[in-house]
Amino acid sequence: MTEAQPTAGPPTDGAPPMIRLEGVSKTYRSRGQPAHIAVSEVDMVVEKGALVSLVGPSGCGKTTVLKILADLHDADEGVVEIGVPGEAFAPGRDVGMVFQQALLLKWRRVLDNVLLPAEILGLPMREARDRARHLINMVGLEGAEAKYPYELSGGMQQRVAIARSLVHDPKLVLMDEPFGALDALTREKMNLELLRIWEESRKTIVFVTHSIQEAVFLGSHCAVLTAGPARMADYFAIDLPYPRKLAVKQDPAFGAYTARIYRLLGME
Ligand SMILES: Nc1ncnc2c1ncn2[C@@H]1O[C@H](COP(=O)(O)OP(=O)(O)OP(=O)(O)O)[C@@H](O)[C@H]1O
Repeated sequence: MTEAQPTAGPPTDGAPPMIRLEGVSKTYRSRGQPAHIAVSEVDMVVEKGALVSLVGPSGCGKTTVLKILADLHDADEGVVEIGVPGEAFAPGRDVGMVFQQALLLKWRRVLDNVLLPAEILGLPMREARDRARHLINMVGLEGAEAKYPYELSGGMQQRVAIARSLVHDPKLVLMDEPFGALDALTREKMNLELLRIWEESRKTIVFVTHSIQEAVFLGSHCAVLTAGPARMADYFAIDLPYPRKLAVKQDPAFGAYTARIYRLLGME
């Protein structure tokens, strides 16, 4: 199979950079323990509006990269620039996060769960409520505003978490294995939903996954991290057209991208 020669990802051509990481590394030091390199050699420029998949095996530093992007950790080395140059960027205000578990407050209804970041940030609540309602519809949960989390399936709970991550209109959305706990069919459905939500919201998204197929299916770009030592081995555009349908997985170009990642991970 010939390797795909990717060009710049279609949706972000010419967009300004939202993230610039250059030579970034992070080492954890615990007292009494040898220093542990969590991630190194991270180089990537993410254009505004891109959807970047971060793929690699367990322990290769994916979450560490997300934490650096969210300003929860400092890098030990390298350049970290978040936000479009010349525009203000405040991590607390401008980052939205989605985790593997939806982490909804079980005593709050869907609408009030979605509103939580707006409350914490002290945003005007009337506008936030309108926006939350719009987002609940956008993630396909119209009619579920007044439900409690226990009344929702796992996929529906993750839709609420996605709406919650967008309610304060962040510039950057970080997703850490958001569909990892879902069954395979729901996961594929959520992949399609995420692409639709991304195309509608035009957010810049960094999406962590263990799944090579998911990384290629979703990403306008893909960063591949390897373990032992934990480093970024490659970063490239995925030049498959959007809107993507599940049938793209049968496309030889899709297979070429997955083969490229398997090869980088030493799993040919
Ligand atoms: N706070 C910490 N202190 C010490 N070591 C840590 C800390 N956080 C992470 N590590 C270690 O750093 C390495 C990278 O962790 P990280 O969570 O970034 O990997 P990951 O690729 O997200 O893993 P997974 O896919 O299993 O979630 C791992 O070996 C982990 O054990």
